Amino acid sequence: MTDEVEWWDYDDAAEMAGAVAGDIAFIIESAIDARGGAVIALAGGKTPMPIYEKLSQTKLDWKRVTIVPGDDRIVPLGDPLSNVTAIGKIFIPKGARVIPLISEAAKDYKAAGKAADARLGDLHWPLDLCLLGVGADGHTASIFPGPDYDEAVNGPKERRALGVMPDPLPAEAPVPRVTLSLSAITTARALMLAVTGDAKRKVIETAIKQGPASTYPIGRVLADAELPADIHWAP
Ligand SMILES: O=C1O[C@H](COP(=O)(O)O)[C@@H](O)[C@H](O)[C@H]1O
Repeated sequence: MTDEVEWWDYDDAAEMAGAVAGDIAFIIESAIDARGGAVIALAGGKTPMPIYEKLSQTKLDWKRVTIVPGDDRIVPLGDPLSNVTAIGKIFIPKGARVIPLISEAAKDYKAAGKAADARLGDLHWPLDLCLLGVGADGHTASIFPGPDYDEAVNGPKERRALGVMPDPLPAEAPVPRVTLSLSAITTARALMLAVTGDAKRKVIETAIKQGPASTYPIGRVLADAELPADIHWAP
């Protein structure tokens, strides 16, 4: 458990994208050298897309890279809200393996979470990197207040993914989700956040001050992280 974080401030989102892409590339290369492959979880949403565009331009042995979204919205593949679609469009052409969290065949969000957990069991754990985003409401990945919150943050350590029904549903993507569990996130060999804007910065600062009893999901995650997290921020 750590309450240590390091803030990295940039002048703008483009500068942040270059720096974070460089850090991720270094982590991928180190994992390939050490273990023959890299398994990373990447945040969805809009903020990290310039980072992914930059990263995809880096010369790496992409065939040895497995990417899983840190969370996804339960929508069909190709839907504008689908995190795996956005990530896959950028990295599949490079040769990376992109593993979806969503199974369209699942009968409900709980079953979708169970299917994702089973699928992730085939990967090499722990993650080499988990890159998180943060919502203005303090959610991270898809760990939201609601009926599944306790399972997401206090569930069995070996559970890597689960289905969640945010309550209230977030306006920007009002659908059930599948998310990595707090345990899957906090055991990653490297934990990074990439966020923009003063409002999110204030939420994160408050969450850190609140510590393990934080009312914000990001506060719980940072308080439980096994290693110091790097928080990359641009206005
Ligand atoms: O719903 C989600 O929101 C967060 C934040 O997204 P952003 O668009 O404000 O950057 C994101 O990290 C998460 O992956 C996503 O599913």
